[in-house]
Amino acid sequence: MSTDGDNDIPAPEATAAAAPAPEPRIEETPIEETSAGDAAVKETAVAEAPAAEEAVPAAAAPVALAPTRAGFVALIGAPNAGKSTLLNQLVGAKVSIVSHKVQTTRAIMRGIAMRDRSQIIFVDTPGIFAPKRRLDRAMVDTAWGGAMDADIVALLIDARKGIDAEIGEILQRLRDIRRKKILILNKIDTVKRDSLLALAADANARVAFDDTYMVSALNGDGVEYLTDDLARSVPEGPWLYPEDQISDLPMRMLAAEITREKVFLRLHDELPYSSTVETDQWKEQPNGVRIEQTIFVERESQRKIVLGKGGATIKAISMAARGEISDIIEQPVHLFLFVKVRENWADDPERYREMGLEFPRG
Ligand SMILES: Nc1nc2c(ncn2[C@@H]2O[C@H](COP(=O)(O)OP(=O)(O)OP(=O)(O)O)[C@@H](O)[C@H]2O)c(=O)[nH]1
Repeated sequence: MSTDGDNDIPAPEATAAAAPAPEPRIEETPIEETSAGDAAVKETAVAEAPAAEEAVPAAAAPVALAPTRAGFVALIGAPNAGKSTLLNQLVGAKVSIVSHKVQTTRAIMRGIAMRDRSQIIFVDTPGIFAPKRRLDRAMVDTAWGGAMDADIVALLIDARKGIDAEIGEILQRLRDIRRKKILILNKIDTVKRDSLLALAADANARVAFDDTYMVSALNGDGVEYLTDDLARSVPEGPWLYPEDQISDLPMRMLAAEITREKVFLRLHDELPYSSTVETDQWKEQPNGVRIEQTIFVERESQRKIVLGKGGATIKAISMAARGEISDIIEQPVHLFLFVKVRENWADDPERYREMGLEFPRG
């Protein structure tokens, strides 16, 4: 097996489809993007704002700002419960990968929601399931690790599915976690109210949840209420991230996740979980960002599938990924994809580190 030379098929489809006239705009707008530094300055300015109140008549009571709050909320649940969809609703932007297939979330991801004076940092964990392969074990360990570290553990249950053996086990394990625990019944758009109440009662009989919420992550029902409550529940303390930051996933990793999602959406029947994507290069250029990524597959036959006839599949993947990355970073993107065969990547510790997972020994 060779991993270079003729195995690398670049798919440079970007330039032609880039925004029609980006150059003059860049000159008119010297601030290229809102950086974390800007946000930190803004945050300080807000904290010192009382000085601006000087003009208020003496009779008016001084405005006492509520204390800031910040805390971690771990979203756990069985695969496909809707964690990523909910996270995206809570944060109001696409930060986690959503797909109709299970186990698309591999590493922990965070989304950050600001509500009044509170910063809620969501930890989206991989679905918890009975692990078989090494990669599966790493995902499950990461999920429980995320739950242990959080201020609040939120268990998400697919209301349509109810409590099966798998969720029974999660509930069992949750009992030993000494954190504030909340239950979120999701997908309430798909079930009748009576069965929701019965499900809530059943789950609460097994674990003493502090609160129970009913939401539809898909259409947003109940999400506002949930966010408000979480904002009140996270501990008092300084914000841990700049105010306008929605995810702490480095952009390179987020971009790799986006491409992986596109591969997955297109090819999940042919290569279920055997591909991974890494961003090799991220270069800011006057006409946009040049990004090079490698899609790793396990076998030569899979590499051919990813390329497609005459490179049609990889082109379509590249186009979809480029559009989305470009939307997020608000700049034109020139995306170059390579496909390489790397046998047994699922047993290589280095790949785990890159995905932010612990490599399970043994
Ligand atoms: N009807 C309905 N479907 C939902 C709702 N929330 C999520 N879904 C769907 O359920 C499927 C799984 O959602 P995800 O958000 O990917 O689930 P997940 O728990 O993050 O899955 P993993 O990454 O596998 O752990 C997707 O097809 C969603 O569109 C909901 O409130 N109502």
